[in-house]
Amino acid sequence: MSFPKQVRLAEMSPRDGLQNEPGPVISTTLKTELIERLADCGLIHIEAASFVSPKWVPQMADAAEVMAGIRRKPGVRYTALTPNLKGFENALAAGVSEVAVFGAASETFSQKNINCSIAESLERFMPVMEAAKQHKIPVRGYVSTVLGCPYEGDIAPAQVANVAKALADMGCYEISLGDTIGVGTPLKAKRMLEAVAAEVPVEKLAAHFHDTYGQALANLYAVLEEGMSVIDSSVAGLGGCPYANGASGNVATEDVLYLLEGLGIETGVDLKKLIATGAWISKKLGRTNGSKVGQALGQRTGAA
Ligand SMILES: CC(C)(COP(=O)([O-])OP(=O)([O-])OC[C@H]1O[C@@H](n2cnc3c(N)ncnc32)[C@H](O)[C@@H]1OP(=O)([O-])[O-])[C@@H](O)C(=O)NCCC(=O)NCCSC(=O)C[C@@](C)(O)CC(=O)[O-]
Repeated sequence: MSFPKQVRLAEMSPRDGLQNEPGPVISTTLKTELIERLADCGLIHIEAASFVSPKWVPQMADAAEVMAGIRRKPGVRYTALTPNLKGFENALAAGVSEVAVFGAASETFSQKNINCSIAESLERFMPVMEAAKQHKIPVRGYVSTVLGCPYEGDIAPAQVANVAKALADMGCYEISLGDTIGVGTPLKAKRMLEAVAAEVPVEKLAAHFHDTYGQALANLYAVLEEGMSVIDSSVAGLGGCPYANGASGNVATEDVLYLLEGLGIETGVDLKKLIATGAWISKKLGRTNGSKVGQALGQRTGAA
């Protein structure tokens, strides 16, 4: 396989990036400003919110207000997580362009994250798929813990492939493979992808790698070589999972973009504007910028 010519970056920072932010609840206006700035950078796929239980994830409690508050840019899809029919109905009423169901390759992680087994989660997604079809809303599927689980350790690639196939078979247009705790290494990532791609074509797969062990870019390089052409990332590397202690954020979008530009791969995203957005949100949240590229180029180019 060779590198793809184009990659779609799916921006996770408003959802995966903010869902676990410690401290006070982040204001709706800060969230909507972040989303608008990201769209202005040229990102066309932005995960804006999450219609989950506010008791489980308080930072996402204002999902409907966020969706209502965004000044929408034509051509951009504003997506949201919907774990069940209630979440889907709320998301639909709030005017999402697309929803996502999220399962896991690990039984224990599934219980901790969505309070049910893998089999039960797949059953719960069925009514979401039916309702989404009726309303012509595309559904993305996530599989968490594809390269390791905080509770169970190693996860067999065949198990990842089974869950990914189940989601694709029920109608998810794309399956995003999550290294939730960032423990993967390039060879493991390749082997996992090989197993999944035997069941779901690589064109329908996305890489969602966290950078806890600093391996995310190396892992992305490995799966790009296998033809993966959709990458989930988070500006300034924001994020962490509430049900995976110690997990750091998604790989930073600025770092991914720098890698892709070096490989001559098109994304349509403006690096300078992205660096400025990463510096801005880090400052607003009182966080150290988690993007190496953001840190290195921000000061030098005056983008930050
Ligand atoms: C899935 C549930 C709801 C099951 O939670 P449950 O307690 O089993 O559900 P339930 O149906 O028994 O409902 C309990 C309460 O929640 C309410 N409820 C029920 N559903 C909803 C909803 N959609 N929206 C709002 N409220 C809801 C429901 O109305 C009820 O309220 P009460 O009667 O107690 O007042 C819960 O476990 C949950 O919300 N979990 C959230 C998990 C989450 O958001 N995790 C982080 C995102 S996943 C992730 O980050 C990984 C990913 C995708 O990025 C990929 C990767 O990196 O691996």
